Amino acid sequence: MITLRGLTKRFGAATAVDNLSLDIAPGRVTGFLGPNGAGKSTTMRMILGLDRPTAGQALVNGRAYPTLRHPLHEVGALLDAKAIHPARSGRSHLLAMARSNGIPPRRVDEVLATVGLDNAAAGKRGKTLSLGMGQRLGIAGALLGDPPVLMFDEPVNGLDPDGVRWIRQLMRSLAAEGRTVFVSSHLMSEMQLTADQLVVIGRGRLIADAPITEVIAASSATAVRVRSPQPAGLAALAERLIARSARVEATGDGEVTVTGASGEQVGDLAHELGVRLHELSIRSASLEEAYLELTAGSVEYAGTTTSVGSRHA
Ligand SMILES: Nc1ncnc2c1ncn2[C@@H]1O[C@H](COP(=O)(O)OP(=O)(O)OP(=O)(O)O)[C@@H](O)[C@H]1O
Repeated sequence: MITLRGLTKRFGAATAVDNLSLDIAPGRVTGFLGPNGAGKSTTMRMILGLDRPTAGQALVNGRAYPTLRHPLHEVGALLDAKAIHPARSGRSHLLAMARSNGIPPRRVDEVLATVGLDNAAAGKRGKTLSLGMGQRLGIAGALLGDPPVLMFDEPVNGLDPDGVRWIRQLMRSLAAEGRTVFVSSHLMSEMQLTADQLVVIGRGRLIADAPITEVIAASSATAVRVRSPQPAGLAALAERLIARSARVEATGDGEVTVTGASGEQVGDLAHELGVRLHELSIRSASLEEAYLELTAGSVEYAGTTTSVGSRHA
């Protein structure tokens, strides 16, 4: 369990993390999303005791990181996969970590096997490791102390599709073992497949902390299409939905499109009013659509889209 209470970090006049309070629970993958500069890395660094909060607390299993007696057994993290000495092999890097934390050397072989690094790969020097191998090695380091809490900052950055899928399966299995898995990423399609819960921040502030299904359902791009052969019944249904703050748009003959209400809510209401339906179909937003809507006011640098060549058309 990771607990944040009023967590705040200022760098001079700039507030990178602004009064964050939330619990990151075990047994599920929590995705940590936000535009560039939103404060994700700074939050993770404070959880790991690498940055001191200006105010508030970041607790791992109820304790501040600097007070943990055996930190590697409490929390493992992949923040920067390139944090390995260029002249050292992956195996000796892990052995040094194990030795200084009282972890038996055989555990190094176990985690190397878990991340799929064979003897040849584990014997390569840091500077000759490919990006994918570096990520796997970083994850091996995070798993070394068999901790109940794991944090990964952009773990799939630059990985090939096999590597991306492997990381997804690893996160899911770590959560299924009952661990807390907290992972940041800008890849929405990947997060949609990996995360159960989402924490979204913008300009250091909490924007959303909810199950991924709720975040997607709340998007205006999630819509329910309803068709009925009974115009009066459809109008009555629309009226009731509008009274419940849903938006209803006529999109065809005897057809409306509803946003701001779930398919279940629309179906139940139609049943209650005795309205016959010929269609009730749901168009689910993608996580990307939901995310862009949530963070629209929080991006640091918003570009404009112009089609190339249009000026000379
Ligand atoms: N050591 C530092 N000194 C000054 N400002 C910093 C420092 N570290 C981070 N910041 C600032 O704090 C803000 C949050 O940065 P952070 O790296 O935590 O964001 P992020 O959400 O991880 O971004 P990204 O998605 O681009 O990695 C940014 O405005 C950044 O410039």
